[in-house]
This record gives sequence, structure tokens and C-alpha cells, in this order.
Amino acid sequence: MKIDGVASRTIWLQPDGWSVGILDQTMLPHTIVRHTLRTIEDAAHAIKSMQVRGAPLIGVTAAYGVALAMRSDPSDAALKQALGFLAEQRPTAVNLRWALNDLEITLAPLAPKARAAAAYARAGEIAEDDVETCRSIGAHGLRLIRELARDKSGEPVNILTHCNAGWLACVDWGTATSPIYQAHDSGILVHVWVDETRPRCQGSALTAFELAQHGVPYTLIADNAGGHFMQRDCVDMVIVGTDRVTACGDVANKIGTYLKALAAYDNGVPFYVALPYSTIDWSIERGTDIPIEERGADEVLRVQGRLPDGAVASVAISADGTPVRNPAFDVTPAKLVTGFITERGICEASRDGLLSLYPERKSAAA
Ligand SMILES: CSC[C@@H](O)[C@@H](O)C(=O)COP(=O)(O)O
Repeated sequence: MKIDGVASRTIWLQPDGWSVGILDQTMLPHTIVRHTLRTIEDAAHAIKSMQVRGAPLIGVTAAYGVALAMRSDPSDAALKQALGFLAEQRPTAVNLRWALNDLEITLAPLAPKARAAAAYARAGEIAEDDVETCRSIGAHGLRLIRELARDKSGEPVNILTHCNAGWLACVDWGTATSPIYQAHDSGILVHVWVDETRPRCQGSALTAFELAQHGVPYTLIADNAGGHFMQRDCVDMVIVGTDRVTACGDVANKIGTYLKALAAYDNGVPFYVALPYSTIDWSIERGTDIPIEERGADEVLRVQGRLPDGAVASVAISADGTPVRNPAFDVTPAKLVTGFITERGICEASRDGLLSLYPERKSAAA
């Protein structure tokens, strides 16, 4: 997708052929800052500090992190350490572990001297695969939006989304936003309700930014406003992303997603979750078994924004010493999800639904 009219990705190999460029998402929307990752520590820091974030992008960054590690030490011990170190940076998005597992399977059988080149090649493939996967998610989701548009008599289809499951969370296109971009590009009128998504404001800082850059009409709303707009018939569908879907279809996503799903259920609004195959955790049955990341109190106690003089600053919004809990994700039970939009098509949010699209998993999931 584009920033200021220039085709951009969230992560790329630099022209030197080994260091890795990223867009720093902690500085958006106020400043466009790009960094270069040169070591595994740089990659781990980028994931932990959320310079890169979003389930698919975390996975791609981890893959490049292994490549950077193999460049300096391709031994068995270094490989094991790199995989363990990167895995512990963020616990909920299963794509991180999925990518590391893939790299382990690719690299472990190789002679150490072959590992760095193989790791770069595989990281590049994972990145390209993510682009194609997200493009396909969009093509399938577009059918749903097109159907809704038929009943709108020229009015826009109103889609609510939570957090950022856009191209900034992936390499390109996004998961939840890909159907929206493809609908917009094919001339269907769409309008997006963008949840602010406290505490880190991925909605106001990132989703609003990327929709504006692509020219998609949107309105930013406070997190608590979604239910109100659903009651007033202002939301035709909800599309969100996810960090992990269990084998029976429970969905972990950014904190607050569950409340949106409840409101959608109560108001008969279709609630779709867009995801790539790498987000399905076939080893977990119930959403309650998904590890939920707890983040620092400052994210709740403070907000970051731009001051009148243009400087970006963080300010306190609560009294010093205020006790805080800050779970970064919640779980939406499958029964509240209308369907999954995947790169293979759309299915019911259930074990049978998932297996209808991924029949090769039948023996593993039995
Ligand atoms: C396609 S991204 C899907 C999810 O990763 C996204 O909705 C989300 O919750 C991101 O959380 P974040 O904490 O910003 O990494």
C-alpha cells in the first residue's frame, strides 16, 4: 500500500542484502520513521517495543531476526538460542511461534555454513507469502461486502473494525482491511468505523492513518461508541483480525474485540474475523488456553500525542500510583463469530468450518 503516494511495505531487505528495514509504528501517524535492524537484538526490540506489531508482521520480523542471528553465528547452539529468545518477545500472536517453527524445520537439518543464506531465503518467502495470502483474504471478503452493497441503494457499506489488522500489521494489504481496500478499489462505496482501541490506540494512530492514505472514507470513534452505532443501524458488518484462532474457532484479538462481538450479536450485525492460515493454532482447543499478554501500566496511565508545537509527547491521564491491569488481548468465543475470512475462502467459526477449508489438518485435529 502507499504512504504519501509511494508504494511501501512494513518490512524489507535493505539494498546491502542483509540488514532489514522496518517502519517504526510507535511514531505513526505523526512521524514517518524507518529503522534498520542489524542484529537479532534489534529484531527482538522491534517486536517487544511494538515498532513492528500485528500477528503476521511479528512472524516475518522474527524470521528475519533468525537470519540476522545466523549471519553472526550459525551454530546449533546459536540457532536454538535465537529461536527461544525471539519466541519470548510476545506471547499471544501464534504467528511468531509459527514462523520460528518454520525456520527451525528449514535450518536445523542444514550444515551451519548454509544456514544464513537459507534463513534469508525463507524469511523472504514468508514475507511474500503473507502478501499473497492477505490479497486472497481480500478477494474472498470482497464477496461479502459486494452482497451487502446490493441492499444499500447507493449508500456506503458501513464496516466497523477494531485495532489495526491493516497492512501495517502485515507486510502489505492487511487481513481485516484487505476486503475493504479491494471493495473500495472496485468502486463499491464503503465507510469504516474505526475504533480508537485504547490503550495503545492502534485504531486512531494506525488504521485511520492507512485508510486515509488509501482514500477510504472512515470515521474515528471512541471504543465505547461501537454498540451505540450498531443499535442505530449504522454498522452493516464488523471485520476484525486475530492473533490466534483455536482448533474449535475461538478468537484472540486486541482487548475490546469481545465486547464488539457481544454488541454485534445483540444487534444482529455480522461479525467476521479475517485471518491467514498461520494464525490458526491447531494445538489448542479452547480460547481460555491462549496465553494473554499483560503489558505495562504506562500504556493505560499515559497517552502519546502531538503537542501544539508539533513535538510528539506522552502525557499522564491518571493520578500517579493508580493501580492498573493491562491485558492486551481478549478471547471472543466462536459462537459470537459469524464466519472466518481466510485465504482459502469463508467458513463457519467452528472446528468443522476450519477443517472444511484445511482438510489436510483432519488427522492432526482428530
Ligand atoms: C492482521 S493483525 C491481527 C491482530 O494481530 C491485530 O488485530 C492485533 O490485535 C494487533 O495487536 P498488537 O498488540 O498491535 O500487535
